[in-house]
Amino acid sequence: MVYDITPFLDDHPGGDEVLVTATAKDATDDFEDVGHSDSAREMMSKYFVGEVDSSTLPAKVQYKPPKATSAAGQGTGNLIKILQFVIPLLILGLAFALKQFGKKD
Ligand code: HEM
Repeated sequence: MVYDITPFLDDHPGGDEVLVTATAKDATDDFEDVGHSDSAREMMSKYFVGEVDSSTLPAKVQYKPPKATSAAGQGTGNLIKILQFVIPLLILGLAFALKQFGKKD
């Protein structure tokens, strides 16, 4: 559905900024997430312009998370994970050793 909310911008109790960020897209989720009251839903009919012909909409682009480009890249990732765990332990061990063996008799 399409709503022309231009005349409503200054009067929207939630402010104009949220409306502007929800323009030129399907704002159903944004609208529902706020938990608008029944009176807000009734108000919407004033701004209703028409239905969108969904067959004319561009296909949704699915987000694909980037993959490690090669096995070598994955190996580096694993090494970093291991180092993140091992280095603090080494520092802790070193500090402990210095404390123990650095003591004067
Ligand atoms: C034509 C469409 C819309 C109408 C008629 C409308 C109407 C209202 C009304 C009457 C309220 C006062 C609270 C209530 O009665 O629920 C409100 C609050 C609010 N609206 Fe909308 N709204 C519309 C679209 C949107 C959209 C698309 C968003 C988000 C992008 C939004 C975000 C908010 C927020 C954040 C509040 C404040 C909620 C609060 O402080 O509790 N509204 N709106």
